[in-house]
Amino acid sequence: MSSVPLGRLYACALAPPAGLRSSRPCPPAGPRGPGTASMAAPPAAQTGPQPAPRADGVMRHLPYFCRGQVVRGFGRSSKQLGIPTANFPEQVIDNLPADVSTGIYHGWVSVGSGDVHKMVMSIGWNPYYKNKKKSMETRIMHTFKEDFYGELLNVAVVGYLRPEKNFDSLESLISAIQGDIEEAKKRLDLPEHLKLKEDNFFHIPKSKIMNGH
Ligand SMILES: Cc1cc2nc3c(=O)[nH]c(=O)nc-3n(C[C@H](O)[C@H](O)[C@H](O)COP(=O)(O)O)c2cc1C
Ligand SMILES: Nc1ncnc2c1ncn2[C@@H]1O[C@H](COP(=O)(O)OP(=O)(O)O)[C@@H](O)[C@H]1O
Repeated sequence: MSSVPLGRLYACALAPPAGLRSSRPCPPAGPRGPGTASMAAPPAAQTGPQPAPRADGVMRHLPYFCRGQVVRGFGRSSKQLGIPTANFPEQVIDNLPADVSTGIYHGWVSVGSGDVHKMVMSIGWNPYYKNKKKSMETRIMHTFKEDFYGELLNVAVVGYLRPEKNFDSLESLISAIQGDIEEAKKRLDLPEHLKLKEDNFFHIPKSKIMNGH
């Protein structure tokens, strides 16, 4: 799937410690302003196959750039799924354009001023867990020596994989996530996506970051 960049949105929702602040100025998040996206209630019926979201809701905002400090989630990814995911704080979620579709996306990510890696991201209410709050959870295709809570996560969302789904077992959810990871790895090797790995967005001076990985 090719992305249609119609401008660049920075959801700079953090007020990081001075040492973590990016040198890059962060324009406002989008025409509708912050706070609207996560105000919406979860869709009533999230069970069974979900219709593909309208292409304009998904595509209009890609690539979508955002940063925020990693916060704690519910601790289920590691414990139950064996697939830890880094959670964004509420402010980053609130800054999502209101019409961005929930679902599974792929893109690029760095932690602090570290290397840029492939990633998959789940945006939504995790119907399997029936969450009440929208979340943005990033699975990074890299093995880290230790957790990085509190560090700056820099994300470029470049493409859409599928809608969120409910599953009848944890095994099915895990297998879907693993499938997403394999599919994302392939798509991100396409030239149109590879070039975003080099984007200036990821060039944060090391001096601005306290604990780069
Ligand atoms: C690539 C990817 C795809 C996911 N797809 C779904 C999904 O279709 N349905 C769902 O309920 N949760 C989905 N999740 C979210 C997981 O359920 C989530 O990571 C889990 O609830 C752990 O959350 P926690 O880190 O806040 O504990 C997905 C997560 C990832 C990384
Ligand atoms: N490859 C990885 N991708 C995402 N997070 C990772 C990865 N490796 C280690 N982590 C760490 O695991 C944490 C998430 O663990 P998880 O069990 O999902 O707990 P939580 O629900 O608190 O997010 C992340 O915040 C990060 O510090």
